[in-house]
Amino acid sequence: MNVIKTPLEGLLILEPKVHGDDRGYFFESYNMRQLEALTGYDTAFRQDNQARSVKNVLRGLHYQNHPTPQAKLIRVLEGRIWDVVVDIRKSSKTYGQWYGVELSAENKLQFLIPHGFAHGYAVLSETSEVFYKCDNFYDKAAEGGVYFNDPALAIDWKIDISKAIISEKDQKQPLLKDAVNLYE
Ligand SMILES: Cc1cn([C@H]2C[C@H](O)[C@@H](COP(=O)(O)OP(=O)(O)O[C@H]3O[C@H](C)C(=O)[C@H](O)[C@H]3O)O2)c(=O)[nH]c1=O
Repeated sequence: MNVIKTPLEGLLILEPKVHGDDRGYFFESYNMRQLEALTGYDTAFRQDNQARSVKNVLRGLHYQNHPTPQAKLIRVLEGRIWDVVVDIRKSSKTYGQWYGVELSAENKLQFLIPHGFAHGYAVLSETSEVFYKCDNFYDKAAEGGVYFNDPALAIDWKIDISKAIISEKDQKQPLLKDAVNLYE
């Protein structure tokens, strides 16, 4: 597995070793021992999530904070997404900065998102299946969100925002300056 650093501390892109042959391919999609050896990331993941979406769906920006912060390991089983995080660690020198990466069934890249980031994605293909591991259980009481189109963030979602399919909840998320329960 190849580990790619990003400009945001702790945020990593993982490129698995794919074993191809005349039948197709095989790769280890998650190996806790290898992940810890290569990244120092030693937390076990406890909950797996899967979401299917159609083109132009935009989910996020969401986070869970204390007492149940969520780190996520995101990958795409079908289609292509533009996956985005925002650094919401108030003490971080990159607080309020965003970073995006294209994840797809084809590139098999994975996004390792530690605690302290709001997460969202926009679907670039006709449909997408996104699979992600979380290191903590879903806790609605600890959930927070940031408005996807916050002018202070100026996120490029790589889709036509006027055509975006967004939940009622996400259309009403607060601007980052008004978001609650952020990370220290
Ligand atoms: C997150 C979650 C949701 N739910 C239920 C709650 C709702 O009845 C339904 C859909 O939830 P929601 O609209 O919050 O789903 P997304 O908009 O895809 O939320 C996710 O979107 C962004 C991209 C994320 O990073 C988070 O993992 C997650 O918040 O599933 C559960 O039962 N368990 C869960 O862990």
